[in-house]
This record gives sequence, C-alpha cells and structure tokens, in this order.
Amino acid sequence: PAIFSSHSDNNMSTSIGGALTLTMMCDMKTAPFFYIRFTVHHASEYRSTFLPFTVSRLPTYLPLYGYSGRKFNRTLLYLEMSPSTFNERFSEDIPMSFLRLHAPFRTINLTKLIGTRSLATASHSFNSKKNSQGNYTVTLIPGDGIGPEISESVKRIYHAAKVPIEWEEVTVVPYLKDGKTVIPDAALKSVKKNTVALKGPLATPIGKGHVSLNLTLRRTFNLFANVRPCKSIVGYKTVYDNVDTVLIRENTEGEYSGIEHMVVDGVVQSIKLITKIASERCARYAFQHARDIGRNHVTAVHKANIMRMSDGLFLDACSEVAKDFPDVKFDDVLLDRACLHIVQDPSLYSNVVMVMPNLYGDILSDMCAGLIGGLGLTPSGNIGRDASIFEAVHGTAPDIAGKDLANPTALLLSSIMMLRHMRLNTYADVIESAVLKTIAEGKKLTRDLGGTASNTDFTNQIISNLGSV
Ligand SMILES: NC(=O)C1=CN([C@@H]2O[C@H](COP(=O)(O)OP(=O)(O)OC[C@H]3O[C@@H](n4cnc5c(N)ncnc54)[C@H](O)[C@@H]3O)[C@@H](O)[C@H]2O)C=CC1
Ligand SMILES: O=C(O)CCC(=O)C(=O)O
Repeated sequence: PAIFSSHSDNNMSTSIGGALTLTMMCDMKTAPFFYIRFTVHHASEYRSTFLPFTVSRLPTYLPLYGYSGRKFNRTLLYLEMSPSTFNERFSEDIPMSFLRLHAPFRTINLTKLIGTRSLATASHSFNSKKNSQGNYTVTLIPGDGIGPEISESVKRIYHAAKVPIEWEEVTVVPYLKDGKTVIPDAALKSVKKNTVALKGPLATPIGKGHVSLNLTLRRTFNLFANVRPCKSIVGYKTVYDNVDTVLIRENTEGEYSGIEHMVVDGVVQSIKLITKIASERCARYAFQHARDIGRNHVTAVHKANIMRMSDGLFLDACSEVAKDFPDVKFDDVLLDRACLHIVQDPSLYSNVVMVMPNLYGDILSDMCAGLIGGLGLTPSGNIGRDASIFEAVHGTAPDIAGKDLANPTALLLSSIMMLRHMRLNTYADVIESAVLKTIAEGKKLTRDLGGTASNTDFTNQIISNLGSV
C-alpha cells in the first residue's frame, strides 16, 4: 500500500519498500548539527517521533559576502532514511498533508521544503491477468504533437497482428491541484492498475509553465532505469553499419531532480542530486540486464574526474554492485571519451551495457540515434517497481506534427520491448520482422529516412509485411 497518497512533484510520495529523502533550504543560524522531529497529525491521533534521518550537508554553501551587500548563509540539506528504517517505522497510509517537520532546538530554521522523493528498490515484473476476452489491458498515452499519429499506427499494426492487447487510452495533460501541476488521476489509476503502459511523447514548455510530465511520470511510478538500445538496421545504409549500443540511464535523479532555485537575482543554483540507493538499483538493473541479453560487460559512463562527489558516488555504487556479478566484467569510461569512441568506432560498445547518470543518458542516446538514421528509430523502456512505461526516445516533433509525416518506428520498437516485457515474444518477433523488412526494402520510407512515404503508407507497408502469428 502507498504510504503517501499524493503523487505531485513536490509532495512526499513513497511506498513500502522505498526510502524517503527530503531536500530543504535552510538558514544556518548556528552549528549545522540538529535533530529533525517528524510528526504525524491525524484526525484521530497525534504522534511525534524523532526519526533517524542521516543528515548531510551538500557542498552548496554559498558565502556571498559583498555580492549584494548582504551575507548569505543559506545551504541545502539533504536527508535520507534507509528503506529498512522506513519499512520498520511505517506500515500504514499517511497522507502528505499530515506530515510536519520540526527543528526542535532552534539551531536551524527550515525556510523552504524544496523537494521530497521516494525510491523504489526492486524492479517490477509483469504479472497481470488476461481479461474475460483473453486480452491484457495496457494503458496507452497517445501524447502530444506526433504522438496521436504514431500511436494510431501502432494500434493499427497490433490489430492486424491480432496481438492480445486491449488499449486503455488516457490523456496526460497538466492540471493544477493545490497550486501544483499534477497528472490526471485517471491516467495514474490506469497505469497503476495495468502496470504496463505505452506512451507517446509529451511536450514541456521551455523555461516556463508546467514541469515535465515525462519526468513526473518516471518519478511517480519509480521508473528507475531507462533502457535505451540502439541498433543499425540491416539494409538501411548510414555512415555506420555496426551500431549496437545498449544504454541504461538512471531515470529519477541527477541533473533532472528538478531542484532549482534563485539564490539572489542573477544567481541560480540547480542541484544534481545523486544518491547511493538510486545509483545502486540502477547499476543492479544494468548488471542483470547485461546477463539477460548475454553481454558479459558493464561500463559505467561518468565525469567523476570533475564531479568527484556526485559522479564519484555513482561510480562507487556501480563498483560495489559489480561484486555481486563476478561473471560480468566491469569497467568505466569518461563520458567525453565514450562519445569520441562511439563516433569513431561504435563496434567498441557492441558487447557492452553502458550505465550512467540521467542527463548523460539523455544526450548519449540521441547521439547514438543519429548514428543509425535518427530519432525516428530508437525505442526505450522505463523500468520501475510499480509499473513500466515504454516510450520512444524522441519528443513531440512539433515541426512535422499533424502532417502524417512522422516515422512510427521508434514507438513501435518501444512497444516491441513492451511485448517482450509481457512475455508476448512471438508477437514481438513477428512485428519486429515486419518493420525491419519494410525499412530494408526501402520502397515506402518516411522522409526522415530519405523516402517520400507518409506515416500511413509506411504503416500499411508494415501491415502487408506481417507474417502469420
Ligand atoms: N519523452 C518525451 O516525451 C520527450 C519529450 N520531448 C519534448 O518534445 C518537444 C520537442 O522537442 P525537440 O527538441 O523538438 O525534439 P524532438 O525529438 O521532438 O524532435 C527533434 C527532431 O527529430 C525529428 N523527429 C523526432 N521524432 C521523429 C519521428 N518519429 N519521425 C520523424 N522525425 C522525428 C523532429 O521532426 C525534429 O526535427 C519538447 O517539448 C520536449 O520537451 C523531448 C524529448 C523526449
Ligand atoms: O520531458 C521532456 O520534455 C524531455 C524529456 C527528455 O528529453 C528525456 O528525458 O527523455
């Protein structure tokens, strides 16, 4: 059962089996040693308890003497409670609104709660049941921009291939609840119930407006590992014909933690939050995935030479997890060097699973997509404990939206990852063969692949190439 019911970005949202972390802005009045009292005010009861948070000061202390004629003594504190303590202390539902934090000895003044988050510790495996018609129900989020067009293409191909899936279509539009942008309840309920979703891209306004609902979904459902494979398509000629990279991106924190604030006018601070627990579970997934796909080599990609503490922690976590996988070779490489190597000779990474912090995975996967023919071709799976959501690497492509020009391959290949996750391997194989054959034939290619076909023409060609299941 969920402990905190709210799923909004700035609220506590965690569940048994998770850990709880809090990040807060504080005015450091005296020494940075203090206890935090954590109280639960419930309609029927009042409880007050000291909780064994581990408190650490992030290296973000900014003594801005003379900068604007004032001295700033503000710092960010990061608190973490281990999963075992969390589980020991909590075994019931407690709504967020009943939680209060206190600093009892007035040594510290909590000025602002910037972010709270929870961490899942194990990955979800698919165990849903078929409905009375013999189909699995899967949530479909068509999304924005080209999303509805490419989703329609997937639906048509699935219908033609008689895949035993019934789509439960939900929209994800931002709406305000208690002053915060949240995802509609119907969408959350559907993903929670079905535990598997296929998602089109969602647009995020730049520099203003609502927060990314893509990131909100990943955090809400603890989608802690983002698997991004990228493979040259036989018969489709690019500069490289030997790309076969597999990248696992930490999906819930790092540079995408969404913890940003203005220190003073003209000075903005953005926190790259790296935790041992999130790094370890991502690394564990990467090692397990390497075993599952028959690669006996994991490489951590990082910049621990510069970000010694944050990337250093990520790297240490990977090295620690490596000890549990003695059959899998482990090494590491600096991100810039990895980029150089991949564009010079992608085959260097064709027997490896790369694992890396969030931002690096976002950028490196687009770079790999460019090597095989573009973003129209690369799929991904967001793997979590509470659910798994499959989506293309690309965005909403506003430049071609509504024109029937989009290439549906990336979403289709994401759906094929989803079918394998659901153990519907035969259907996955049939659809994959049809899409790869269509591209290799080159008769009906979308414009991003150098052809003149519309999405509809391309989809029709895939359908005509479907073998019998
Ligand atoms: N996971 C998600 O939902 C993601 C959402 N976005 C959002 O998407 C919006 C647009 O972002 P952009 O930077 O323009 O990136 P984009 O990936 O939407 O487009 C980049 C370029 O690739 C092309 N492209 C992308 N997908 C294609 C496809 N299936 N077929 C043919 N061409 C394709 C576009 O036409 C464009 O020229 C933004 O609001 C961004 O925040 C971006 C990346 C991921
Ligand atoms: O959320 C967005 O709009 C962009 C997200 C993105 O590029 C990603 O993390 O895959």
